Amino acid sequence: MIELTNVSRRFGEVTAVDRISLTVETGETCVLVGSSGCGKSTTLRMINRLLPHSAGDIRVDGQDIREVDLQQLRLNMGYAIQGTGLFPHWTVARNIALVPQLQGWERARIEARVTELLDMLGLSPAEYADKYPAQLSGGQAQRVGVARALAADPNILLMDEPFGALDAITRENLQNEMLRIQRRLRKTTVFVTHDIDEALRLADRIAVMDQGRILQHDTPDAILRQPASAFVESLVGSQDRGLKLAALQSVAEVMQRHPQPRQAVPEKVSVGAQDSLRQALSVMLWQQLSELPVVDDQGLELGVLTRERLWRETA
Ligand SMILES: Nc1ncnc2c1ncn2[C@@H]1O[C@H](COP(=O)(O)OP(=O)(O)OP(=O)(O)O)[C@@H](O)[C@H]1O
Repeated sequence: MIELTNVSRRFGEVTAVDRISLTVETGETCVLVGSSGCGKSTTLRMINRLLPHSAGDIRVDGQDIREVDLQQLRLNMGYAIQGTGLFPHWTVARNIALVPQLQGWERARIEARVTELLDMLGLSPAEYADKYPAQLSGGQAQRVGVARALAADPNILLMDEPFGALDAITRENLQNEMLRIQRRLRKTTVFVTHDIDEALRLADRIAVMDQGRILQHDTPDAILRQPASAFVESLVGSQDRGLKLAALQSVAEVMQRHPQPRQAVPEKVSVGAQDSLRQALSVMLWQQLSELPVVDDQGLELGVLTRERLWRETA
């Protein structure tokens, strides 16, 4: 668990972070979101003491971070940043192995870990382990950055706009990877972004920041349904709030199930159980249907989603 209590950070006259209090529960993903310069990165960097805080109290699992040995503190916190920060003259494998090596792991264990992580991030070890960062695409390099952050199995992940520089499709793929990894590993994560859609997608809880303060700290659903101020409301965009709410829920959560799966239906006029209500709405609009068959991975019909039900759930 990470606890910030009345934490501030000043740079000369500028108060970058102004008396914020925030608790990130163990295993939870907290996303800090807000416009440029609102203090997100400063907040993140105070947690691993890249920046000392000027006032207040930061505790990790109950311990004041100022009292923890700096190397110990950092080894327990994976850190991934935009632009990756990979060493250009080191291979992918060596970059990923950085922290395990610092921790004195044996060579065979490090090699096995590098292979496991490359597999987990969807990069074939045979193809990528010996490449150099300049030989990777932006998305691949960012995957290696995430692998490096996870390498020594830290309890905490700190991620500063890790997907910020990527095109929309690569970004969405990496967000999906991130969700999959989080479901499996359940790291306590603080993730910084200025993209509200990324925040809504990845967060258990979102902290909306403005001018060094936290304006609202809540679940994505509550941020959308009950924005605490006009600023938060403008950030989530009042016009397409319905679509954003629909994107948070899966079809499986609201469909009406058949007692038994039925025969396969064509992909064009159906929706997958794991798809979002937003995707279902899109198919309904496009195909002019008021009821959609819901299918499993094999295309078998599991149930139906009606327009009335979808309307009710996103209201
Ligand atoms: N090293 C520094 N020296 C002086 N001022 C700084 C320093 N680092 C940050 N600031 C100031 O602190 C404020 C918060 O910066 P911070 O980088 O935390 O914002 P941010 O929300 O992460 O922004 P961005 O999304 O653009 O990275 C800004 O006004 C910034 O100019």
